[in-house]
Amino acid sequence: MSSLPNIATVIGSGTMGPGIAATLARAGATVRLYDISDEAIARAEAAYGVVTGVLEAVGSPMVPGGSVSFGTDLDEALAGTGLIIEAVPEKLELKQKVFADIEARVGDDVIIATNTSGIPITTMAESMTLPGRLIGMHWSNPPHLIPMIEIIPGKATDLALVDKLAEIVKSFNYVPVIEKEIPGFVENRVLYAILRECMALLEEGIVTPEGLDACVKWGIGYKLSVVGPTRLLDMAGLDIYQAVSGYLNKELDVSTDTPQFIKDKIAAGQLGFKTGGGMYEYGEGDVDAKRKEIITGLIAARKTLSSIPNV
Ligand SMILES: NC(=O)C1=CN([C@@H]2O[C@H](COP(=O)(O)OP(=O)(O)OC[C@H]3O[C@@H](n4cnc5c(N)ncnc54)[C@H](O)[C@@H]3O)[C@@H](O)[C@H]2O)C=CC1
Ligand SMILES: Cc1ncc(C=O)c(C(=O)O)c1O
Repeated sequence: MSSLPNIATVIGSGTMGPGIAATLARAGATVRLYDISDEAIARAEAAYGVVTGVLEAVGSPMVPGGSVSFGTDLDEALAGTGLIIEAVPEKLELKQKVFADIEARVGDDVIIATNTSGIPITTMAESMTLPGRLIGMHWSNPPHLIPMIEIIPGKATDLALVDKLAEIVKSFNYVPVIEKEIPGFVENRVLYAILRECMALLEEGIVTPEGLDACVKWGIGYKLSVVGPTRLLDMAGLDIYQAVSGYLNKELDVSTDTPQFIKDKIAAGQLGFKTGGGMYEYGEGDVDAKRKEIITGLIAARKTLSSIPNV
């Protein structure tokens, strides 16, 4: 019998919610996707066919009986649910308010998982009636394509939930990575270390955005998609790592805030794909074309990576 609850609820239907909902439905769950915004729900409904097409294309096994329903009624979304995944914007107070609204409506045994990118679970749980039921379940974007989920218990989390959630994650053929709590968790600490250096290199005019993307894609991404960073050190030689890190680590960017040029772009309404401009400019139809190229590339890469051994 699958460990995935029969009914699951996803709260927040923005970038992450719809792909999470579709993945759980593909694994056989009756999923309710909830948002406060009618537009967000309408967008998710319209895109659902594309998302399920992607799951089909990567050969994600389909357990019959799964479905997604879309709505803005929280009581309906939570009725009979066994697993709730929160995916609302990354704001502590908002998430805490959502947990309070949820706790007022569900039984004590319902698991509440949060897709936070890195707010400590312990902090988020402080306002909860039953903090032991909150656990970090960090999906990577796009969630219906990246088959790895970080599982992070907070200080108050009931430890039985860790194994339970890991079983749920395995039930839809994703890899669970269980971690100790630390801000940003593991994936985003590594990603943001890379992004900090990348943004500093751009800000200093050391490389163009196109050059940076090519360098990181081939020099780092391609290699690290086959060997993890630990094995990479064996491949390179620990002596080489010592020689290079000895002079390079002290040169790397250590800024603690978001770079000014990114803040300026945000102030000018340039947020990326969602506003039609960000790091790059996009003309009519360009965003849709780029999204398609990215999804096609990720499908092809996932098929290839799934067919070779873990190194
Ligand atoms: N975008 C990304 O690449 C990733 C984001 N995350 C995390 O997942 C969470 C969600 O991120 P996104 O999907 O990117 O955000 P988003 O901003 O695209 O979507 C959030 C959705 O939540 C809805 N919402 C706001 N308040 C709500 C409420 N009280 N109840 C229900 N829905 C509400 C909004 O209407 C919106 O549709 C964040 O914590 C984020 O840090 C995690 C992994 C990757
Ligand atoms: C820039 C950025 N920030 C956060 C996350 C995930 O929490 C992602 C991602 O999953 O891709 C990201 O790209």
